[in-house]
Amino acid sequence: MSTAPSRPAIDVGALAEGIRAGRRADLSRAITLVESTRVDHRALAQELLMLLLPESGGSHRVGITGVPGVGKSTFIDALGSNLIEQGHRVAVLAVDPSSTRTGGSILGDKTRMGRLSTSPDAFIRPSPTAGTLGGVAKATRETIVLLEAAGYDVVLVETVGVGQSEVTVANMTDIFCFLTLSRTGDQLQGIKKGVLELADMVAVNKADGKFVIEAKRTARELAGALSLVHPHDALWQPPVITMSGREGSGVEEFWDTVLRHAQVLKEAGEFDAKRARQQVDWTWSMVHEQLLDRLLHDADVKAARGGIEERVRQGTLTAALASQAILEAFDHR
Ligand SMILES: Nc1nc2c(ncn2[C@@H]2O[C@H](COP(=O)(O)OP(=O)(O)OP(=O)(O)O)[C@@H](O)[C@H]2O)c(=O)[nH]1
Repeated sequence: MSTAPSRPAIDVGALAEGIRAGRRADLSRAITLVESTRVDHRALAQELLMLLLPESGGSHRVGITGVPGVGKSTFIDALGSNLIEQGHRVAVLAVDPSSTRTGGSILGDKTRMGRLSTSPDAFIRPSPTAGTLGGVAKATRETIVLLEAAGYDVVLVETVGVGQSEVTVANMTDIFCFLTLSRTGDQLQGIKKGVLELADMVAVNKADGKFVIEAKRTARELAGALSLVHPHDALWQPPVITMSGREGSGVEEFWDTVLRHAQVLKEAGEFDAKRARQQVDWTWSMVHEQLLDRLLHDADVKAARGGIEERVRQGTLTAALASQAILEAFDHR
């Protein structure tokens, strides 16, 4: 029997120290650890997170979504560079469920964030490329803890609107920002209602050159659409701004809006409450996921499912009774 080559043991305490001291190599190793699906790594990752949890929470967590080509990379580069000039430390993460299928990451591509990628005060990490959206989300949430413990006070999480990725990112950030382009009324209808419900702010990007007037008109139309999906008595009415990541105009207004949003929520006691709710919701979503995983891998369920599914296919058993039979097989282990 061959034995596996021995790997250098991971010293969780030393890793935590390295992160606190701002050592990038340790931070990268720790992120790789929380991304790992190996059982022993998972246990070590949780140990590390428990050590660092008390030092987390100190960042602005900003979600940014928009279709490919809307200019996210250019904008994040501009915003991040401005914030670093003001003395902030900025991290960029990506949640890209498509990368789990293609194995290649579209988001968080450093080459398109030229200024940020060379700054010692920025940390850019592309989307994890293995696992389900749930797995990617878990790794990203845990990475936020690591980044905050390492002293990053701005965490930008970008995503494209694929599947549930927008909801996922909205559920791990303090403010969720939707980037869009100038569109005519008809194209405006094509914007998913769901994303307008999630958005705390909308930014019409590429408002430069000949697009300025059109962008302003789009912004007005979007403001109208938003007022329909958000209750008037809500604490926060999502504003619509115009900006140009390329020229840098509107980038300050974007950040001012992030700060104003945080202020409004804090004054109403909602800021920490929202984060706490997100943690509890996340806890339960992991329970759901793991329960389903256990059920699907359960030997009794595996043995019973073929016959049950066949009866459903043949129309001799209702779906409701079939689901009961599957759960009974699981319960009677
Ligand atoms: N006119 C104008 N063009 C821009 C602006 N921002 C980005 N672009 C151009 O739009 C294209 C896409 O920009 P990216 O920043 O790479 O877009 P992206 O949304 O990050 O793309 P994905 O990462 O694939 O989603 C590039 O050709 C940019 O040069 C802007 O503010 N104004």
